[in-house]
Amino acid sequence: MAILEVSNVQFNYPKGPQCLDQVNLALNTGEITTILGPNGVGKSTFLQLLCGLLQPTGGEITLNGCAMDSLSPAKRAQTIALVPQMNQIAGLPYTVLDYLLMGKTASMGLFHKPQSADYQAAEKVLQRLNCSQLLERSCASLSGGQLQLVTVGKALMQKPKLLLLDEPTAALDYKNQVEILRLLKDLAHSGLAIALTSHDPNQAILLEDRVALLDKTGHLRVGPMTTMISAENLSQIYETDLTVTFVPNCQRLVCTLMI
Ligand SMILES: Nc1ncnc2c1ncn2[C@@H]1O[C@H](COP(=O)(O)OP(=O)(O)OP(=O)(O)O)[C@@H](O)[C@H]1O
Repeated sequence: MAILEVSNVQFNYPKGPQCLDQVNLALNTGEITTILGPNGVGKSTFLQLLCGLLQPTGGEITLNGCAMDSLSPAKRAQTIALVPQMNQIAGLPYTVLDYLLMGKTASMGLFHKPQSADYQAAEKVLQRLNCSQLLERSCASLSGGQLQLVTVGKALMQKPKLLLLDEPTAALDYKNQVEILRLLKDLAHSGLAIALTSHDPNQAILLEDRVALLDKTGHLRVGPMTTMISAENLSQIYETDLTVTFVPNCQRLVCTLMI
């Protein structure tokens, strides 16, 4: 079932070039869509449109059948959580606990204070991300990878039905990359719709679901990973030589750069 539908969406920043051109996409419960594309093509912009932070200049985005621009920010946040790109969250003047509790804001009344269940949820979320030790730390003191994990935690605190993540593993080591990819698979299995951006086609391969390729002309092509991930498609959008081969030891495709 589609939670979010994008129909013929156009977008450009004022005086900027066309970022998205006649884009169509449905984000369905239980599915993971990995959005790939070169630097500056509009992936982060697209995620901001998907959560209503930006408005399309043409076409329509609906959330559970309602026009996105008819929904209040609180209403949107009850369904959608966005994990922003790392450069948008540096230097936060909060403790990790307070930052996590902010994830509850959309489901709290105006004069509501966090309850013990909210504190327990924060502890549980950090446990799931293997960083319980960070609870009392200041966000501004965290390493890039720690901050990225905590930011994923804040999104989980929202208990979203649709989770959008902008390069969620960009600051993470291999182990934490694997943890996050496993977490995304688990969340999709439990019924969330998920869309993420990545610069690594191998992540799309590991997630084994849908892939959306955004090219320089603003066109988005979407399909199953097995058809979208090919040397021809990827070398075309990235404008560089690469190979995509089946590796028997891993029992999967592997994308390798050529220099
Ligand atoms: N607020 C803004 N005003 C004007 N132009 C912007 C704004 N934000 C982004 N852009 C431009 O829009 C284009 C798309 O940017 P965006 O950040 O969405 O790309 P991206 O695909 O996420 O890039 P990257 O992979 O490098 O993170 C870029 O050319 C960028 O310079």
